[in-house]
Amino acid sequence: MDPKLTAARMALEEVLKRQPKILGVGSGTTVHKFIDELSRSEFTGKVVSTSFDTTLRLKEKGFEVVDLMSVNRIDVSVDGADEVSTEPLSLIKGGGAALLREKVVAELSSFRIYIVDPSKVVEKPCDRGVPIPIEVVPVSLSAVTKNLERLGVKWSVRTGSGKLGPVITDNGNLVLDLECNRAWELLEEIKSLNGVAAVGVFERDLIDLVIVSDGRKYGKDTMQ
Ligand SMILES: O=C(CO)[C@H](O)[C@H](O)COP(=O)(O)O
Repeated sequence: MDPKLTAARMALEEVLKRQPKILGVGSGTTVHKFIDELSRSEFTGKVVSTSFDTTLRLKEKGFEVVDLMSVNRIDVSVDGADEVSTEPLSLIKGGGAALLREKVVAELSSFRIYIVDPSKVVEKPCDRGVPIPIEVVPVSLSAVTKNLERLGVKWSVRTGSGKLGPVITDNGNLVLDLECNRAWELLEEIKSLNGVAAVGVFERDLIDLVIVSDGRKYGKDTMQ
């Protein structure tokens, strides 16, 4: 079976066990499978979305989508990831440029589930070779890139989403992809730069359960 579908089904089991009234729904192709499965399940709660893409899909399936701005607690959330590193347990997210809203949803959630196929799982951060995305308020682009250069972090402005020029996030911001190893060493400095709205690293405090489609599970309640 498609590993994304397997992971989606495993996540649905976890979600239904917890009977959430409000469910956070992440972004990406693995989450697309989850939305399909959720729509065929007995789930009757409301949903909160992390992107326009997810909102449209949820609405298409008839879900009641609650505005993220007006929600102060989400019972469970399900999202994907671009890299899961196990030592320490952490994620790189933002391949779909939805990192800011994904982080807001994760922060508001009481139980956070991430679903991935085995190709996403590595031992050490940056082993998968994906960049660390940051969401940057456009007016601060020069200031942020000047600071990245000062810190010795290689960056590129993300482009290529079916339009000319840079990718624009659902919040009207830019995405910069940072060379992983150096950015990882300097996460705290990068987070504190003026104009950086979100950094696509999700650390242990934002992870309750990672479900890998091959049956591995990582998180607070599982053996690693
Ligand atoms: O962080 C994300 C979007 O910003 C996605 O969850 C991540 O990119 C994984 O996507 P996919 O399931 O398509 O591999």
